Amino acid sequence: MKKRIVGVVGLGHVGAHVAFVLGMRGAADVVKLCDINEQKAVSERQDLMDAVMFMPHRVEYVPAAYEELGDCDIIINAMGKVALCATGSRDDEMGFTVPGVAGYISKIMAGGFNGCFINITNPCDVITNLIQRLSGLPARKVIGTGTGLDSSRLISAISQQTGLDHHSFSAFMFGEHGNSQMTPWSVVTFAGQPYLEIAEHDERFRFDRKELQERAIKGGWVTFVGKQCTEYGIASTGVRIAEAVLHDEQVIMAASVKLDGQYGESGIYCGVPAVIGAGGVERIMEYTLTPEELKEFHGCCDKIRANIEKADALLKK
Ligand SMILES: NC(=O)c1ccc[n+]([C@@H]2O[C@H](COP(=O)([O-])OP(=O)(O)OC[C@H]3O[C@@H](n4cnc5c(N)ncnc54)[C@H](O)[C@@H]3O)[C@@H](O)[C@H]2O)c1
Repeated sequence: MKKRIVGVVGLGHVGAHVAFVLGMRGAADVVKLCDINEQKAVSERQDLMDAVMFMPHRVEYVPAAYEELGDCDIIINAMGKVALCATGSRDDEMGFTVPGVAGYISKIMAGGFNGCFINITNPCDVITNLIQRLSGLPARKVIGTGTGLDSSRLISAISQQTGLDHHSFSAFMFGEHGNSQMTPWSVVTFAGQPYLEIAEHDERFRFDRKELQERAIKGGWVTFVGKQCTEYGIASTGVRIAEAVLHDEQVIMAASVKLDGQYGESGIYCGVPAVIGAGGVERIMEYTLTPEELKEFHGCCDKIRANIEKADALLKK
């Protein structure tokens, strides 16, 4: 039987939690642990192996160099230096993450890697774009967690507001995993019923939309202020995408994907709902947004595009 092998690059707050969630959800049989700090990989491995007894299936955790990740089905990229985000902008990590990622993608590819990359490293849409270009993999095999985490924050906020379970409605954040993202309320539905229709006759749904959107955009900073990192939400988002690929789920979820004409945008990675399955991004969902929503979405894309240019300038230095 083919083993499900997942590599994790960068074993800080996020990567270590990704490795743990992969085991606790029974998502992988082998998890390869890679960090520039080799002792960190050895120490995380020991701690994780001590937890295997309590995981649903046996998992083998192994330290690995970049070149040893070639046989992975999926590599989850979580390198970084999160302390640089203390300014309140994920963009401020770019000076570290752009050259960092550019330094090892070719080493991973030299090991023969041909699976899917799932990128978490910030600024997420920019780094996902970089990984796709440097790896030469088709765009569908390189996915960013993007607004997957922010959509989860939005769903949590709506659930708290309405008292309804997270799974009884559908809502997404579109745009940048950063300050430039938006909620298209016209695509929010409750068991098939459009939100905007329900809000007309049910006062529980006449909530302050702007405030809920702010909670989705700024939730990460509430977490960051007290623990100087975020862990559970992002680790769960990354592993959820990995499961969708490993089980060929064909699930619709928000992620950073390369737009190719959808919503009138092309050539950039951006958070929108997409179908995720064994091939990676199987299809990008294209909803009919209102003209105001579409305008706001283009503004988010412009912000990502400008950041990609900044990343390119950093690479040329
Ligand atoms: N996309 C999202 O929704 C989201 C959410 C949370 C965090 N993040 C991002 O994830 C990244 C990791 O966050 P964190 O809190 O774990 O950061 P962290 O600073 O705690 O850890 C980063 C880890 O990366 C390792 N590393 C650095 N350079 C490396 C390299 N060249 N090769 C391999 N490993 C390397 C470090 O040794 C460290 O273990 C950051 O970029 C952070 O901003 C993204």
